[in-house]
Amino acid sequence: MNTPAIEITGLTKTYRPGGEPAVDDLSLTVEPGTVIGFLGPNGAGKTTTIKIAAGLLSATAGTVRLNGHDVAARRSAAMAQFGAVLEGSRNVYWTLTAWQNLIYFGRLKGMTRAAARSRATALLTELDLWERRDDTVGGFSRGMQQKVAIAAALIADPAIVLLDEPTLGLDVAATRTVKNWIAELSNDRGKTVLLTTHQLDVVEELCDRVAVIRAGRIATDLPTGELLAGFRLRDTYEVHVEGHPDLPVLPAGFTATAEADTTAITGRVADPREVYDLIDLLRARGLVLRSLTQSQPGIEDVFLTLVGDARHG
Ligand SMILES: Nc1ncnc2c1ncn2[C@@H]1O[C@H](COP(=O)(O)OP(=O)(O)OP(=O)(O)O)[C@@H](O)[C@H]1O
Repeated sequence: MNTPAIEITGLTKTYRPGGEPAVDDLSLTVEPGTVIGFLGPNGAGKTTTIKIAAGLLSATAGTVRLNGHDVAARRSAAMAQFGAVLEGSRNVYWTLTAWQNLIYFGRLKGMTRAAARSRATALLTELDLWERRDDTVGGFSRGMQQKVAIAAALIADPAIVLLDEPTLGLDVAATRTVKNWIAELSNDRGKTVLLTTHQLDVVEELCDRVAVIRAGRIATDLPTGELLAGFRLRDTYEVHVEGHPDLPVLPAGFTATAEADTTAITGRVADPREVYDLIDLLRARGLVLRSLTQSQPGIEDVFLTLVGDARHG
C-alpha cells in the first residue's frame, strides 16, 4: 500500500492536566490526492488536531505522520510536506507587501531566491493579485488577505495542504475563488487537502470524504457520496392540504404547520408507504390535497442529524 499522505494514530491532546481531552484517541488515514472535510460542532477538536499536524502544538499522546514523516520526531522532514492556513491567526505579515510575504515564506521553506520569485509570480498572477503585489497586506480586503495566506502556504508547492476554515468571512466572489482553487489543487495537481469548515456547501462541492469529529473523536468517516446516500433512506415529504382544517391524528414522524392558505404536513420517513398511508387518512377525511413534494437531504441535514445524535449521547 502507498504511504498515506496523512496518518493520525491515537492522537490525544489534553490542555490542562486532569482536564477533559480536546482530542481523544483520534485516528485517521488520508490517501494521497484526497480532499477530506473535517467537520464537527464548535469545540470538537478540529483546530487542535490541525495545529498538532502543523507542528504548532505538541500532542499528549499519539502521532501524526505526513507522507510517512512523524511531525514530532522528524520535524523538518514533516514540515516540508505541507502548507497550512490556520483559522483566526495571522498567517501572513500585514506590514509586508504580498510579494515580500511570499518571498519570505519561500525562503523560510528553504527555496532559493530565484525559485521563490518565480513561484510567487505564478501564484500572484493566478490569484489576480499581481497588480497589488507591492501593497501591504494589512490594507487588503479579507478575501485578498486570505488569498495571500493560501498563496504563502503553497509557495513551496507542498504535497499536503491543511486549511482551517478557508472561506470563513469571505464574500461570495472570494469564496468562489478559494473553492475553485481548492478543486484545482486536488484535481489538477494531485494535492491532498484536509479542510475544516462550517460551510457545508464547501464540503458538498469539494470533499471526496467527510470525517465528522465530536468530543475529540471521529464519529463518522465516509466518502461524501456514501454519507449522503445513507441518509437518502430518509427523504423529506411535504403534503399540502387546502385551508386550515381539523386534522386527524397524524402518523408518527409527521408534523403540521399552518401556512398562508394551506396546511403543510411534513415528515422524514424511511418508507414512502408511510406517505401513502398519510394521504389515505387525509382523503378519508375529505380534505383537499394541493401538492406532494419529496426532497432528498443535503449535507446540512446529514450534519445536523449527526451532531443532533451526538447531543443526545
Ligand atoms: N489553548 C487552549 N487552552 C485550553 N483549552 C483549549 C485551548 N484551545 C482549545 N481548547 C479547548 O479544546 C477543545 C477543542 O477546541 P478546538 O478549537 O480544537 O475545537 P474546534 O473543533 O476547532 O472548534 P471550532 O469549530 O469552534 O473552531 C475546546 O473545548 C476548547 O475550549
